[in-house]
Amino acid sequence: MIIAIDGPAASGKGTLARRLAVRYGLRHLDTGMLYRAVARAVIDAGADVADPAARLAAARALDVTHLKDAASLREPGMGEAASIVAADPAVRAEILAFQRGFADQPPGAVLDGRDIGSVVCPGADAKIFVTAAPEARAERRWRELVGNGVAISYEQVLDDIRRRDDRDTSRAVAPLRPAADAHLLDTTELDIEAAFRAAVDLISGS
Ligand SMILES: Nc1ncnc2c1ncn2[C@@H]1O[C@H](COP(=O)(O)OP(=O)(O)O)[C@@H](O)[C@H]1O
Ligand SMILES: Nc1ccn([C@@H]2O[C@H](COP(=O)(O)OP(=O)(O)O)[C@@H](O)[C@H]2O)c(=O)n1
Repeated sequence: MIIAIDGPAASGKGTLARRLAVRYGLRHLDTGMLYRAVARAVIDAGADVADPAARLAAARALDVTHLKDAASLREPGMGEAASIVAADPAVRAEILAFQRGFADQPPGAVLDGRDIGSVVCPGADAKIFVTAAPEARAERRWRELVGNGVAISYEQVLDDIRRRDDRDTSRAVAPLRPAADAHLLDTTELDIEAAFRAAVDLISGS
């Protein structure tokens, strides 16, 4: 079974995907971490994420076994850098096979990202596109960051989310948009538990 969870920044995709993976006994892949890791590698090499050669080299050299330890990938600024490298078709092509290979291993997986239902796993058994108002998403991400000791204002987080939403929806390759057969799940008024229950209901009916 393959479950595709897509949606904009801080909509709750990862939280939902992790819980669904436990519920259905599947593995989980947070595909945003792949783009964050590519961006981190470019920066650590002293290069610029705007440099196509540097980001392609980083995508080719990506070591997926280190993703889980990388709390630094969640730092503010890395989301923005990730969305710049993610707009590059060559970078996306480089990590597509890994994502598909992950999804295809038995017993299947839950993948969350921007293009799982539309590009990575178009044949997924269930597809959910998670949304929430930008202000609700910014509030959630801001609380998360402050809880982790990061000094950042709500306005900065909202700006980052809006900028990334714009870049992710307007890029030429694999833009952020629901697959034609995706269920839409607006979590603006739902807490984590209610969003999970709604997702299970949608998957049961898929
Ligand atoms: N339905 C919800 N209601 C309130 N907070 C939520 C909800 N879903 C997720 N969160 C919280 O919002 C933050 C962002 O969630 P996350 O799953 O990381 O989003 P994404 O993977 O889409 O970026 C986390 O701190 C998470 O605990
Ligand atoms: N499948 C994916 C996942 C992430 N991304 C890019 O990677 C960036 C970071 O993704 P993320 O899922 O870690 O970000 P959050 O939603 O957790 O803030 C996004 O803004 C996208 O530009 C993508 O293009 N395709």
